[in-house]
Amino acid sequence: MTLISSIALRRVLDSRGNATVEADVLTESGGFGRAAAPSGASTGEHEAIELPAGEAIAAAREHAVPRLVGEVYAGNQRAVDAALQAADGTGNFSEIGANSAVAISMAAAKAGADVLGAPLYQHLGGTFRGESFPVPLGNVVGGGEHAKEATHIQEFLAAPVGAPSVSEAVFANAAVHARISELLDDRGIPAAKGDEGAWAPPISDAEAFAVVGEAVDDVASDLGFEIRFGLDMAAAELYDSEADAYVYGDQTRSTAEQVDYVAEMVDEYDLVYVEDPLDENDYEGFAELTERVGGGASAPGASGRGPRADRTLICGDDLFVTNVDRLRDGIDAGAGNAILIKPNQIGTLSDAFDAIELATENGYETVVSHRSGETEDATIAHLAVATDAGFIKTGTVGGERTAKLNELVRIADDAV
Ligand SMILES: C=C(OP(=O)(O)O)C(=O)O
Ligand SMILES: [Mg+2]
Repeated sequence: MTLISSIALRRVLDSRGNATVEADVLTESGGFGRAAAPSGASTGEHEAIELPAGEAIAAAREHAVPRLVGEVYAGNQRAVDAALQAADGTGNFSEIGANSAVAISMAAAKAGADVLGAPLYQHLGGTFRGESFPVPLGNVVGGGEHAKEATHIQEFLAAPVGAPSVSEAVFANAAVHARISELLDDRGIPAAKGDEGAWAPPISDAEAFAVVGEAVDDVASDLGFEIRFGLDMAAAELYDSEADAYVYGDQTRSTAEQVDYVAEMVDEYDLVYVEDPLDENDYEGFAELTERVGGGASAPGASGRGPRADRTLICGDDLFVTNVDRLRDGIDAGAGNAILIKPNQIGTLSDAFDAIELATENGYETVVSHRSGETEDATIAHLAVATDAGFIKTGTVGGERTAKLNELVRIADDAV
């Protein structure tokens, strides 16, 4: 029933105005799925390879489409993704492009769900998936590679860990974003927005900590539930390998000083989450910081969403790049206690699932994530719900971000 009968690929716009790949997958029985690839700016050096959209489309038409059409069932995600891997043949999608691969992989999943008449999260997660919803991490202030002349730290992320529902959590993050605008206004600080819709004010990291901390406290007391915050430091972008130091404008920090700095910020601001606090190849630094503030991984299979009170999540994004081999190295080294999951970093949903499974088995929290360049595609909302991810990082405002957030609200409302 779900035999793939055609695949169409086209160039569409992403949120930065760049071209990206959109895929339509049609099945013999009329099932239809459409998905588009996102794109990073602060990409990890070990990610699967994104090709210029036109090249990726041409290569996928030549190598992947003939292996899928009339050959593979869209409902068999493992077979779809194995065909994509075989068509590429490089192990990192440098032949057909991870952008073509992930668009086809996600579109096939949607076509499979369409034939079944099931919501995508149920097709991916099965009928016995858990009942929980991810806590949305909302980027409210940022800089780094996502906005020039703003903070050195790439993302300050509101985390409404005490919200009674995913809907209230989504609205809490929007309220923190709005409160920050008022606080910046009071201080006479103008703020444009960065690539993900976070405020990008020309302030120091220290001032951003103070503003975000105040906004989070104000909104928490208005709404009556706990809201904390976290960071994506995207430290590979700060790290200068020649100097062996992290460069924050005029100030530099050695690795030891970077670990101290992050540990101090965790203590001072009770941070719930720190992503990429160290360079993307520094397993040892990650392990040292995890030992200091991470409180170890949870017991495998430990239940309970949201943070354990005695630990801060130390999350690998550029470190792990959604790759099971790199995650295995991290588990062996004790590096981090959480992994960011970005399907386009690895190229297929099956590979992303494998990373989630390995993480969960080893007590690592999973955080499903958007990219800074996005489209209206909402697949990651379904992926997060399907896999009982503890968190989802998908921005706060802006149409390509609210596409995912509103989909979470609809899933919770049984309206998909
Ligand atoms: C979402 C992120 O940014 P990008 O997509 O630019 O890698 C990130 O670093 O987590
Ligand atoms: Mg990151």
